[in-house]
Amino acid sequence: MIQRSWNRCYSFGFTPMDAVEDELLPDRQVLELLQENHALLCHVAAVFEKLTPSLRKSGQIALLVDRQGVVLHTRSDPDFDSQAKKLHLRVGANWHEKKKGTNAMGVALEEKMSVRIHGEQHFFVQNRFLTCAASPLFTPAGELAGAINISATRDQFHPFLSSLVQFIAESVQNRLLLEEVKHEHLITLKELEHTFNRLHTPLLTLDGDNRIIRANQAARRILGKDCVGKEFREKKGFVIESIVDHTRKIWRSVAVLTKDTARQPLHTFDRIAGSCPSLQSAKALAQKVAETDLSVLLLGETGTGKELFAQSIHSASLRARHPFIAVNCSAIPETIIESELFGYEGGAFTGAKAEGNIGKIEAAHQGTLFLDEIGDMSLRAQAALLRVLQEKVVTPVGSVKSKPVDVRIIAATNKDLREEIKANRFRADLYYRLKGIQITLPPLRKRSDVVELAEHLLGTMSGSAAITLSAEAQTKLRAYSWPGNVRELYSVLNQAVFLAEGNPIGPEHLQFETEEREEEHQQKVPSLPVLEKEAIEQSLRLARWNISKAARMLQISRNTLYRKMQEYKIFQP
Ligand SMILES: Nc1ncnc2c1ncn2[C@@H]1O[C@H](COP(=O)(O)OP(=O)(O)OP(=O)(O)O)[C@@H](O)[C@H]1O
Repeated sequence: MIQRSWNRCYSFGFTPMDAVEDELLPDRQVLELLQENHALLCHVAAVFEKLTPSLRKSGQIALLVDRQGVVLHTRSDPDFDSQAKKLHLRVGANWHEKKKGTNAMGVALEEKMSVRIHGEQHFFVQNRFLTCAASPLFTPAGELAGAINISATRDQFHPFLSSLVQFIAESVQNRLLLEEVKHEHLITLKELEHTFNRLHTPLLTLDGDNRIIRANQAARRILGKDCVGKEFREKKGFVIESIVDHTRKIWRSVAVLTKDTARQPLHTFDRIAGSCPSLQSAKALAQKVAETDLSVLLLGETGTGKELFAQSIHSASLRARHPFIAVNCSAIPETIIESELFGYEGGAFTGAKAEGNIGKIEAAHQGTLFLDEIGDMSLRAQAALLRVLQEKVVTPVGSVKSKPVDVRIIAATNKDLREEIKANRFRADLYYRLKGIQITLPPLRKRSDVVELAEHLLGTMSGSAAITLSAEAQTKLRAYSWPGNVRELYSVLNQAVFLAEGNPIGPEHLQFETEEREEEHQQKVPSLPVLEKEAIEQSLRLARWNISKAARMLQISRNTLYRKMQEYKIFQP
């Protein structure tokens, strides 16, 4: 594959020592491409968003290119960002083979295969300090839509990234398929939103004659690459759901694999595990607020369970039978957030669908709209959202007609909104509208139930119910600082189950995102003698230097206290 790419480069008249083309598309054209690839962009941005914690300090950048090789979206390690920009790993640059010679994005688009291009395999010498993995992206109809790529300097690359880009590409393809299904009104929006969260589920749609109209990669692996257009013969393990359209005619079906990959219902309070008092009080408050229609603001670091809480509140509310629509405000590029939230009229802008599109707010009518990462919403979108909340109507982009909407808002952020207001990045009036009831979720490092939670999560992983945690592993779990919170705990355990091969999980199986964080954290833990000295000083202060009283507080004898005072050189001032 690489040799073929090199041959193509020679046929373009390139030689390895040539300077790499460094043109960027003008902003106007980039904007048009972003609008043209609106759906693809939203899905990729949402998936990249989940990568953000892992990208920190990784020296890596994730990119989406369109089918012509133009970079449409990037997410990178902030430390690598400026270097990446210099290297043209940025929006508007073109990484087609015809522009940048052999590189993973170019080859993946040309060969329509996943590929890794390491150092010297790049055609141009100038690019050889890079190493990149890319996977092509296909539309549900099987057409090339672009590619996902992860790049790093050659010393930073990990072979695992090749699997990761394939996984991302599959996830995005599933999301695209489900999006199309939505437009065909095959299943209700509410059901779809649940299904969106599932990534590797084989999905296909059938027409009234049981013929396959669309199939994602996972389904194609089971049914054959050329399954589209063929009759679907029921397979063991598939379940078929008949969908009734608005005329009450049964006309199409969605087939998914068996119970465990079937659509999951929304989370409910009983899924929230942990006995830590701070979590329990947040849960109790959320249960209480679920009975009302008040707005809720969920605060907490990434991965602390904000979406889990939002879904649970919705499931326990009177709106439970209506849609729960989640919008990740940071994942939607500013240019399209209004059309995403408010919908658009047919032909409202270049690339808009002729029949228009319903926005997320309207889709959540009578149900709950979950605005995740609200702190990242642009000021323009904040102003528009505030209007909706005040007037309870939406006006789709390009339309003059407003539609009444009835939604309950649950917003979430990991930012300090009051600080954002001070910095003029967040509107105070919107903050007070959203605030309603504020619930703060504790970060994992401040929770006392990490091991209990880990055991609960192990129980939910298929095939890992019997797996236990050794005492050393439990200590290691307690000592780590968990920057990615419960989501990180889940992924660490998932990997540990795999590494432990059925044996109890030991500390060696627990591989944290950055060991360095663990060390940093351990350095912050005061040693026992330091704690002991502090306790003695405190008790003496409280007891006004009455030794018997201080000894009682410390639950040690007076003699021991005297001895320790000498040892730590503690004297009455
Ligand atoms: N207390 C809990 N019990 C069981 N699972 C939990 C708990 N808290 C979080 N999780 C799980 O951890 C993962 C991350 O949770 P969730 O997506 O709700 O976090 P979040 O705060 O919304 O993250 P982000 O801010 O990054 O969107 C999910 O798989 C969720 O089910």
